[in-house]
Amino acid sequence: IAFLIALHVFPGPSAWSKDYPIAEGPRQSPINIVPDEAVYDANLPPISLNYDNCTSINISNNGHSVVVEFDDADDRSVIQGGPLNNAYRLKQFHFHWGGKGCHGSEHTVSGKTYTSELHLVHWNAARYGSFGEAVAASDGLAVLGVFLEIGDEHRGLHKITDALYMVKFKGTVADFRDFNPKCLLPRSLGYWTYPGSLTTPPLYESVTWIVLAEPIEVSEKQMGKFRTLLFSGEEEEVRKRMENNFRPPQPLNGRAVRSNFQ
Ligand SMILES: CN(C)c1nnc([C@H](N)S(N)(=O)=O)s1
Ligand SMILES: [Zn+2]
Repeated sequence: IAFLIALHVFPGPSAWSKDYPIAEGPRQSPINIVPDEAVYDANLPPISLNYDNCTSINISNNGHSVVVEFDDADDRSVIQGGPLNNAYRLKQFHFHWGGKGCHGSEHTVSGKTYTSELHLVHWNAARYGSFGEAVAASDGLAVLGVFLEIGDEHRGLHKITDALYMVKFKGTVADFRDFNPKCLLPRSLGYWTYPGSLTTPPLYESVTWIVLAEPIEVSEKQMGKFRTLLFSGEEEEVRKRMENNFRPPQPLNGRAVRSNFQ
């Protein structure tokens, strides 16, 4: 009974198709990436990231993850190159993580899970007038995925983990200026790319995924701070720790995963 109540109160990914039939669509995300089956495409250019220092605005807890929002009124912070036909503006980044150990990522690599996955969400401002317009368009979004694995502490991540206490509860937000997410990227920008979707409702099939092959290292202590966040709001009686906010891999349905490296 408790399980059914929990499923009703906190419906997980398996329940999404009831309200969002696209959950069973042809280009859902995440997926299990099998490097040996990826197609090396020599014509795939490198990705180019131009993140301006002063476009971060705030950090918030939206009840699903911790999110850093950016000012996307112009092209100061954009991703381009790679599989993209034009510049996509940075809108926000957020994370997915587990309860402990090394599961928590959304994409997997030959079945290997990582402790967390960072998503930098961008939208196609050359073709659409706003994020809201782009979010449902087949070429509307580009999400850069970065795997996090347990190791040494990550200096760039400190600014984020030191701010998490301010957004413990769902619906809380705090100023978060002058943060440049370039400090969260690995040395190599070698990537896999494939056509996919948002991994949380509304699950729109509007994302060109660019997943970096090289993970960044973060400490167990830093990951522990993510797990002090709550899914629940301050006024809610039942406090639910924010963890395991990842969707499992979805069917590839014959999609090609390309890489820009061999
Ligand atoms: C509306 N936005 C920015 C998003 N909606 N769903 C998002 C998912 N968390 S993900 N993982 O980026 O597809 S991000
Ligand atoms: Zn995400």
